[in-house]
Amino acid sequence: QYEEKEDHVIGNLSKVMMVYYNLFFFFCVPKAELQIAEAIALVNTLQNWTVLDKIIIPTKNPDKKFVFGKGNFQVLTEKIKKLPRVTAVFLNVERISSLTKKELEDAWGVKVFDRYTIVLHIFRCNARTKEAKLQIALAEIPLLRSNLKNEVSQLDQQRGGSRYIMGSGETFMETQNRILKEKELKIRNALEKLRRKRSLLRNQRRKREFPIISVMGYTNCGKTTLIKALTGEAGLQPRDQLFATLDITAHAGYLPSHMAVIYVDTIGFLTDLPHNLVESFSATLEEVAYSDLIVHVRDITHPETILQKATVLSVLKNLNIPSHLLDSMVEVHNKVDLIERYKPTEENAVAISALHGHGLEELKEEIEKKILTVTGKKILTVNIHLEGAQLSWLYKEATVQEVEVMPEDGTARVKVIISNSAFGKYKNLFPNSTIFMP
Ligand SMILES: Nc1nc2c(ncn2[C@@H]2O[C@H](COP(=O)(O)OP(=O)(O)OP(=O)(O)O)[C@@H](O)[C@H]2O)c(=O)[nH]1
Ligand SMILES: [Mg+2]
Repeated sequence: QYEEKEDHVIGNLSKVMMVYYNLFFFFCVPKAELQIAEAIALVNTLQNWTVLDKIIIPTKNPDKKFVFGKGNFQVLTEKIKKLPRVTAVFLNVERISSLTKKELEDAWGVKVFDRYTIVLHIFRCNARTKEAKLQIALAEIPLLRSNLKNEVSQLDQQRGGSRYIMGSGETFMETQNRILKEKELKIRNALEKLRRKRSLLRNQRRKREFPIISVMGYTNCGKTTLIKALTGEAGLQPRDQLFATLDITAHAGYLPSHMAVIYVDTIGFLTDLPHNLVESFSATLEEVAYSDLIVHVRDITHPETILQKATVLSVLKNLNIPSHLLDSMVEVHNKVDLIERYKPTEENAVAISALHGHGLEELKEEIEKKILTVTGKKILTVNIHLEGAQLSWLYKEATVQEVEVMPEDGTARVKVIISNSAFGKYKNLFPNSTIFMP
């Protein structure tokens, strides 16, 4: 079984972050005005860190040894030296090589982080379940591997040539690589076990025929707040933070016709989310492919709301979500309490305030309409004899909405929501029953 150890890279990093003070300094790639707000939000999500200064300068390909041109590097070095309170520099690029990181750290005398490290760290702080922790550990492996390469090349420079571990026939690099591979395999196996357990749970839910609704959207758009409002579950904790939710959780709620449904809270999306992270979390998102409906929540007050929508749709496409789920998606415009007299430009979008509970009834109606269509459920009225077994059968196999008793002839009109399969059974069991289609 995989056990979390304290000594891996981000473990150390978190300590470093605690030890250093509330200072942070960061800069971005060109045309990055738009990304600055998000980068600041990322840093502010980390406890005890604040942004001290920011600068936009052109960067070269982050895979290259030098991230900037010589001139820019000097400008930057001087700027950092003039700000003695800076304790770290955040480069808002997806990844920098461990060699570049080391060189920059040596030149500036402060820690250097990239987007991957920061997002991974936020994930680590917010992971609650074993699964989320395992997925993060998996996403860390490439980081450990590139650090190892760097370490070995330094060792080689110091001692000249590769070293063999006494008697093993393996070089230091080979041994470490083998250990990493074993670690990766253990994590993958543990994740696979959890995945099998989840698919079992999924089958159980299917048997009971609860429709499943996945609530998705950009990070911080209000997914958890919405589910809390729709289900009244007090335990849910929305937070003004990026990636507050890392675990997929299920919550029961009711639609206007009293149909019970399950809302699934999911991890939020981010533009340029390091793809290793997406890969390790995609297993969790597989769940979404099995839902009956996707609700796409948008923070309509965010200056980049259109870009955010594009990001979410493109991630969904890459996750191989079945096209019928994409076509039937319900788009929700959230946080309208912050905009006076908001009117959606998109057709069919439902405007709500999850926080203040506005528009929720309309949203539930829309969800119900879609759920009935996609699950092939019907709402219909049947005439039953009160002394027969029909009523108790309907209570067990369908959702009874209304019972109107006619005492004079011992019958009742029952309004039910019923699946196609249950309806077929009903007709076989009670062939003489009168059915009124809507
Ligand atoms: N004004 C306003 N704020 C809202 C509304 N809905 C959510 N928020 C706020 O937005 C912030 C994020 O809400 P969450 O529900 O945690 O967002 P999320 O989409 O689950 O975020 P992650 O799990 O981090 O991806 C919180 O501070 C909420 O109070 C709304 O309708 N109006
Ligand atoms: Mg959330």
